[in-house]
Amino acid sequence: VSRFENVSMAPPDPILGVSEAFKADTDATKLNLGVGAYRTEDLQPYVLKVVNKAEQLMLERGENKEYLPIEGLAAFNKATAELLLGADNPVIKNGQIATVQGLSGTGSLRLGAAFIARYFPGVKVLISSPTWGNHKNILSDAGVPWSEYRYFDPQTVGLDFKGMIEDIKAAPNGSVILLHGCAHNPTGIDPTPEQWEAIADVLEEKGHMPFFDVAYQGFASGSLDDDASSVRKFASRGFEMFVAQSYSKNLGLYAERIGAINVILPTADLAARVKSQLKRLARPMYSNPPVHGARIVANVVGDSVLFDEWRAEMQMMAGRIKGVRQKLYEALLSKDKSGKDWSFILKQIGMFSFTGLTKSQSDNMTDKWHVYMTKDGRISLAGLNLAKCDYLADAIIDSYY
Ligand SMILES: Cc1ncc(COP(=O)(O)O)c(CN[C@@](C)(CC(=O)O)C(=O)O)c1O
Repeated sequence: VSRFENVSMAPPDPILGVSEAFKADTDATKLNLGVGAYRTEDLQPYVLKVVNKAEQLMLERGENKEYLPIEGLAAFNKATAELLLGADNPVIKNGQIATVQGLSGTGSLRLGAAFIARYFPGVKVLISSPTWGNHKNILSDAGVPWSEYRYFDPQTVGLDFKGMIEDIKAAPNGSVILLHGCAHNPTGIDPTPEQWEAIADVLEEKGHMPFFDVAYQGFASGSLDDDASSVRKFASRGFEMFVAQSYSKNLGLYAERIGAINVILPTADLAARVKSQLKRLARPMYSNPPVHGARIVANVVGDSVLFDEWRAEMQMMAGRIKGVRQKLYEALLSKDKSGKDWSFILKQIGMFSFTGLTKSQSDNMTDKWHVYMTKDGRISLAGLNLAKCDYLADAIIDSYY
């Protein structure tokens, strides 16, 4: 008998498994609102024009395939930290940030979690309820204990701010609090600036450490600076904090696996020591990161013309999603005579809408309407176009009642 006999079949991933099911569906009306991947109005994947231009530049330049340093491409690390905090930020000028290129947001979160497991053993990480499905497994597999803080209020279809604060206050002093920098996944609900101040107050009072997950900078509002305002606020208050970044969505580099883990410290000496230990964790994990995506980001940010074009394309992508939010809202309002308040569709930010559909209702969306979504009721508006809003509204209303 095989020695692998006890290996069972793993369940499909709650998010990426939806795409597999979608691909297997042969019905022409099928709609993939599962994975958060941007699609154009004709529902095709989108390679940003600036990415093509940067790659053209790189091809003409002719570049080698030498190993990157463990910490990644220096030009990328500089660019990514400056994008996050602003180039003139004192944290940058004083060298108080340890930046290591990571395997996109997931790999960066994992490296940060591995650091926490090694240097803060037993410290608990608190994650929002609900949160991005992969957060739990990243932390568990890194050996980091986690628990949840209340976040979504089904009654108001909004933020349970009171519950969030209570749970963060109740956590042992010095816990790590995982926060979504902007465009909360899956709810699309972000704290207001005033609420971010209050959250910072509680973390300060409790000696908690922020760990920001910044997967949508520039993609949520269309502005890189606006979407980084929560992180910059905490940095300006002097927190020692982790920040994971991803260029999957805002630069469309999903499969290039380009991101970074940043740790902000009070001194350059501490940043150097932390960076050296992040490298020590990365080397046995994957040795050094892939170069292509890092060069694209460095070339786009390093060229003022490309950088401006990138900003315009982010505004275009964010604008298209806002357009389908509006159209879907209007379609729901015109079809649903129950008087239900659908305005949450407009209030939510970024790629997703948390519809409140239950698992069985989302099954109906798929089985009867061939609309693919995650079972927690999340739909990715990035996979929707104006032409399909009426159809989606019919499916939602049919499934809701
Ligand atoms: C909050 C959050 N953090 C990190 C990541 C990691 O992305 P990366 O590793 O590609 O950089 C995602 C992607 N979440 C997607 C968009 C895709 C996924 O599940 O992997 C989602 O559909 O939720 C995310 O939503």
